Amino acid sequence: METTSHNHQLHIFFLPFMAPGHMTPTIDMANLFASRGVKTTIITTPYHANLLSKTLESTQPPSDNNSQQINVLTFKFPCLENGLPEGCESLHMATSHIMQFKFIKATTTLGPLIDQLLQQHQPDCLVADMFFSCATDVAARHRIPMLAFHGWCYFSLCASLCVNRYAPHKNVSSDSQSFLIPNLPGEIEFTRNQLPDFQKKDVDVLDKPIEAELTRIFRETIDVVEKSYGVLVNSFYELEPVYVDYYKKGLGIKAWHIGPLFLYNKLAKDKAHKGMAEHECLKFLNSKKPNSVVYVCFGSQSDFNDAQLMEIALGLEASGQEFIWVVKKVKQEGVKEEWLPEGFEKRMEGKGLIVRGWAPQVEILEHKAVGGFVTHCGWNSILEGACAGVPMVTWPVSSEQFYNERLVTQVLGIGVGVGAQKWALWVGDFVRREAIEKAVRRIVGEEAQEMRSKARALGEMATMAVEEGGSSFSDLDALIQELKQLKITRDSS
Ligand SMILES: O=c1ccn([C@@H]2O[C@H](COP(=O)(O)OP(=O)(O)O[C@H]3O[C@H](CO)[C@@H](O)[C@H](O)[C@H]3O)[C@@H](O)[C@H]2O)c(=O)[nH]1
Repeated sequence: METTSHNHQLHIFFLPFMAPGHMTPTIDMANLFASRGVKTTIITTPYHANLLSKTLESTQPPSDNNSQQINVLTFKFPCLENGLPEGCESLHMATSHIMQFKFIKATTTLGPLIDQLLQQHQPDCLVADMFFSCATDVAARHRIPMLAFHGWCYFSLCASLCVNRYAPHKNVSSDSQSFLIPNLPGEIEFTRNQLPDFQKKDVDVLDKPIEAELTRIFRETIDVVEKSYGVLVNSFYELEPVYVDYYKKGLGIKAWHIGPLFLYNKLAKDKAHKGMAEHECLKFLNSKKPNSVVYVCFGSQSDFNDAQLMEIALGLEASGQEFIWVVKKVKQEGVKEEWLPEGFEKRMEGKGLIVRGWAPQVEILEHKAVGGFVTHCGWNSILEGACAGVPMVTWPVSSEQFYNERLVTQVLGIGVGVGAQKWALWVGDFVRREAIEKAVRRIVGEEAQEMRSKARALGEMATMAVEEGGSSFSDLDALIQELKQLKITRDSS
C-alpha cells in the first residue's frame, strides 16, 4: 500500500462508524469520490476490511486507471481494553445495551490512532462519521479540512440545530405539550417526549451513569457540525430544497448533498448480485400482485420487547395484508419463541413471511409487489423507500428518527405515523395492535395512491440527481474543486 499521496491527486481518508447504517453509505461515498479520480482510503477494522474487499471486488469496475482504486487501512479495535469480547468490531455485534454503550465509548478513544494515521499518510482531507467527534481536533492539528458525516437528512440536521440553538422545549410545561421548532420552515410541531435525550436532558442530573455518558457523547456528535469544515449529506436537493437552502444560508453551515449514496454504483451492484441464489423474500414476492405486500423492518439497531413484537404480529394479522416482517431474532431448534402468537406462522403461510436476521432491503423495496413499508425512520431506510416509490408507516424509535418522521408525513406527504410518541434510547415506545392495523391498511388502500405517486416522482428525481449534471453530481464537483484549491494553497504555503 502506498504511503504518500500523488503530487496533484486529492487524497481523502474516510473514517466510517462501524455499524451497518453508517458503514454502507460511507463505502458508497468512498466509491463515488474514487469514480471522480480522488484517491480514497477507508480506515476500518479487519472484520469490515474483509467484508469490504468482497464488496469492492464485486462493485468496482475493472480499470487500469489507478485513481479508481480504493485503499483500505486496518486498525485493531480496542475491544478488550473497553470490556468487549475480542472481535466485537461492529455495533450490531454488541448484543446488550451495556455492550453497545462500551462499543460507542471505545470509538471515542480512537483519536491518537487517527492522529498517527494522518501523520503517516498525510491525506488532504478527512471525512469522519459523527461518532468520531475527536476527528475535528486531530484534522486541525494536521491542517486539513474535516468533513462530518452524520448520515442524516437536511431536515433533521436543521431541526436539531434549531432545537439546540433556541431550546423551545424549555418553555413548555409538560413532556406532551407541543411547541413549534423556532425558525424551522414549515411550522413543525414537536413535543419534549419526542426529542432525543441528548437534546433535552441535562447530563449533570442524569442519575444513571451510562445514560449520562451516552448523552454526553451524542451531544458531541451534534456539536461536530459547527466545529468541522463542513458537512456531507446523504440526500438530494429536490427532496428537501427548503431545508437544503435553510441549512446552508439560514443556519450558515457549509454542506454538500451528494446522495442518495445507495444509488451510486447500483448498476454494478445489481450485476454482482445477478445469478446469486434468490433470497426467500424475493421468491415470495414474485408470486404476489403489484403493490400488495407490506414490508416491515426496523433497521439494524432498533429494539422492541417481546410484548411489542407480539402486538406487531397481531396487528399485521388483523390488517389482512400480505407482509414480509424482518425480526432480529435467531430461531433455536426446540425453543418456543415467546414473541410469536401461538400458531401464527402456520396461519400466515403463503400470506406473510417472517425473516429472522437480515433481509435484502433495497431489493425488496424495489420489487413491484411491495406496496408499503413500515419503518423505524432510519435515514437510509427512508431514502431507500422513497426512491422505490413506496408509501411508509413511520414508527420512530431513537436517534434523529422522530425528526425524519415529520419530513415523511408532514413535508413530503409520503407516509402516515403509527403513533409512537416517546423517543427511547434503547427499547421503542409501545404501540397497540389496533394502531398498527389501521396504519398498515392506510398505506396500501385508496388513500395511498397519492402518496405512492409523490414517492415515485421523488424516486425519479433521485436518479436524475446522481446522474451527470444532476444536483448531487454538481454539488460533489463543487466540493472536489474546493478541496483541490485548499490543497494547492496548503502545499504552496
Ligand atoms: O434486514 C435488514 C435491515 C437493514 N438493512 C439495511 O440497513 C440499513 C439501515 O439503515 P437505517 O435505516 O438508516 O437504520 P439504522 O441502522 O438504525 O441507522 C442508524 O444510522 C442512520 C444514519 O445515521 C440513522 O438515520 C438512524 O436513525 C440510526 O439508527 C439500510 O440501508 C437497510 O437497507 C438491510 O439491508 N436489511
